[in-house]
Amino acid sequence: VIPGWFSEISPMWPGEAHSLKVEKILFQGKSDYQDVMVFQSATYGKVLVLDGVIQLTERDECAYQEMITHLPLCSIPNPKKVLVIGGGDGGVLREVARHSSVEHIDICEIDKMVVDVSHLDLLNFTVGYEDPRVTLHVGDGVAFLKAAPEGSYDAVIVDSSDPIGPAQELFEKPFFESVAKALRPGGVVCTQAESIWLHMHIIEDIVVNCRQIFKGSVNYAWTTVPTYPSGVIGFMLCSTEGPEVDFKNPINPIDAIENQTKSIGPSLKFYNQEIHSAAFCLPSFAKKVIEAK
Ligand SMILES: NCCCN[C@H]1CC[C@H](N)CC1
Repeated sequence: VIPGWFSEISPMWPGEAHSLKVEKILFQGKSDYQDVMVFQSATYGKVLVLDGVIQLTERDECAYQEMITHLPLCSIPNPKKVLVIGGGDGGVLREVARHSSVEHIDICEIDKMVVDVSHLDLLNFTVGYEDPRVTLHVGDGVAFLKAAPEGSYDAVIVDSSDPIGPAQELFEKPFFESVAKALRPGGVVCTQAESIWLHMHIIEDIVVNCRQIFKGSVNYAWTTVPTYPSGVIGFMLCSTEGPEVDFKNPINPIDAIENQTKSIGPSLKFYNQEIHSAAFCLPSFAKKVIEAK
C-alpha cells in the first residue's frame, strides 16, 4: 500500500488494482454488514467505499446513477411506482425523482450506516431522500420483495454492490423470481451487472436466469465509470410478459421529463437519448455470450 493512496484490491478483479490519491479520511465505521469509509480524494471529490470497494465518487457517479435509473424509466410510458433495492447513498433516488409521472418510491437498503453516512453532508447525494414520494425501508431486499404483493411496481432498480458480501443473493435466481413477481405485466427491472471485461461468467449466469424468468425482453447495456473495475459497468434490463418494452428505443424521453419537473438536484450530466440507445451496442466477445443465451 502506498501512503496517501487508496487501492481497491478484490478477488473479483484478481491481479489488478485501481488507486486514488487520498487527501483526508472523512468517515470510517463498521456496520453490522460491512466496513464503511468516506474519503476526500485529490481529484475525484468525495468517495464512498464499502469493504474496500469503491461504490461511487463525486466526479463520476453521474454516469452510473443516471444510466441505472433512466435506462428502465425512459423505456416505459408512465412509471408510477418504483422500487430501489440497495442504493442507500441516495443517488438513484435523486434520479428517479426527475420523473414527474412517479407517484411513489420505495427504497430498501440493508445497511443503515450507509443511509446515515449519506445524510451527513459528507455525500451531497442525499437530495433524493427529501422527496415526499420516498419511503425508506431498512432491511433485506430479498425479504422485502418476497413480501411485496404481486404486480406492485412498474419498475425495480437493483443498485447493489458486488456479489461478495451483503449483495450476494441479489445476483441469484430466487431473487430475480421475486422481482418478476413484484412487477406488473410489462414492468421493468434494471440491475447492476458488473463488467464485460472482468465478469463474463457472472453475466452469463445472470442472462441465463433472466431469460428463464422474464418473458418480455432481456437486454444488457453498459457504460463507462472510470473508478469502477476496468472502467465500465453493465446493466441487465428485463421486462415481464405483457405490454412490449423496447429498451433500445426510449419512448419516454428524459428531455421532456427534464422540462416538466423542477429537478431537485443538479441537472443531467451524463444520460441522453443517444447514449441510451448506444449503451446496448456490445463488443463481439460479449454479444456472442449475451445474445446467444
Ligand atoms: N450505489 C452505489 C453503486 C453501487 N454499484 C456497484 C459498486 C461496486 C462496483 N464494483 C460495481 C458497481
